[in-house]
Amino acid sequence: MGSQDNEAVASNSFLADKSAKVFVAGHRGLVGSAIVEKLKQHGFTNLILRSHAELDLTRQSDVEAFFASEKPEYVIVAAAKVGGIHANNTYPADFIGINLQIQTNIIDSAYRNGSKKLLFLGSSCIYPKFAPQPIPEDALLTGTLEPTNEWYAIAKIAGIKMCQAYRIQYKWDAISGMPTNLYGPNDNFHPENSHVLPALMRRFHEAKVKGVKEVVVWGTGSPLREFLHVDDLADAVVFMMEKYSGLEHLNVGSGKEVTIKELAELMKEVVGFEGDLVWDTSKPDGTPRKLMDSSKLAGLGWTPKISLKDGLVDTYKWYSENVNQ
Ligand SMILES: NC(=O)C1=CN([C@@H]2O[C@H](COP(=O)(O)OP(=O)(O)OC[C@H]3O[C@@H](n4cnc5c(N)ncnc54)[C@H](OP(=O)(O)O)[C@@H]3O)[C@@H](O)[C@H]2O)C=CC1
Ligand SMILES: C[C@H]1O[C@H](OP(=O)(O)OP(=O)(O)OC[C@H]2O[C@@H](n3cnc4c(=O)[nH]c(N)nc43)[C@H](O)[C@@H]2O)[C@@H](O)[C@@H](O)C1=O
Repeated sequence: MGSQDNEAVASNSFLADKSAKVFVAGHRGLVGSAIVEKLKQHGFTNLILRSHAELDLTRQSDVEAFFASEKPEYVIVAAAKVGGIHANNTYPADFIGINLQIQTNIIDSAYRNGSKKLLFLGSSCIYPKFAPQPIPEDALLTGTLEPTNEWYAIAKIAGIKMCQAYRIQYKWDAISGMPTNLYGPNDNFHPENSHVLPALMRRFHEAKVKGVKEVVVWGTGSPLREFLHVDDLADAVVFMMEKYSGLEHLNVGSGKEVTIKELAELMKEVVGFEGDLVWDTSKPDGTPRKLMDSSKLAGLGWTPKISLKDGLVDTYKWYSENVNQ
């Protein structure tokens, strides 16, 4: 990739102008809401935010009109069709189609309307199912994807490639970050369509409240996952906006992995559920392991701060106060 890298792409200091117009797409979601909070903490005063009802990002002409009128200087793409293993496996057309539409509309409109920099967020599922561990950035497109989320992964890979193509052809500062599995306040706690961590938090909480003795957990419990608190991710996003301008996407992980069984035991403890776990092995395990190698980002000077235990306690407090009181 080195020969195509484009030193000619101009990179601005993001943090130098706190009055710059910043569009955070998907600001009501897990990631977008944490990014908005982080930008406010940094003193940004001119955030451009649109709910899904106000602006459907799959509608090309609406997105073009929005960019033509607002002309945001910086764009962070945290809007996407997102879900856990069951949702990805059940709604493949939505996961490929909606994501391709949202990201293509935003990236193209941001470039055409003079945005200075755009950050696109992908996911660790872009890597091959049996990638080397920890997974370096250059494992991309070296093997077959995990079937339960290949539709979503293909859309995310297209987003990375679109940012690269616009850098190469237009000398435009589009970058990509690949977060590992995230969690935190404002997560999706849907019983079937969410990711494992919010799903288990809800199931254990409801079992505790109702005095149920057993809780079902999907799969064998053996898959390994790397979890990162969304506040750490938001911090990394601001860091990348300020410090990174390159062709290659950057992994953003915690560097720590747990089995799903270990996660379930920890969740049980944090929630205070005292019953038993029952494993439903008819449900898919998905990728056996996906620990990312985040040493490139660490080399630039960013490391995570929130441990899984502290993050779970924080998230359960938020859940108890905001979702299920
Ligand atoms: N959660 C995770 O574990 C991980 C997430 N990521 C990435 O982070 C990004 C954000 O994910 P996350 O915050 O978890 O997802 P959420 O589902 O919590 O948030 C996504 C946001 O996008 C909005 N959105 C979806 N479709 C549209 C649309 N057509 N028009 C306008 N807005 C829309 C949603 O609004 P509404 O709900 O109203 O539709 C929601 O506010 C994604 O790119 C995802 O790939 C990466 C790795 C892991
Ligand atoms: C972020 C990432 O998220 C997804 O990939 P995933 O990591 O496989 O996601 P998951 O959180 O849904 O599952 C993790 C593991 O946990 C097990 N598991 C147990 N019990 C429940 C449960 O109750 N719900 C869920 N969802 N999983 C459960 C489950 O069987 C699996 O072994 C992708 O779709 C992909 O698109 C992506 O990017």
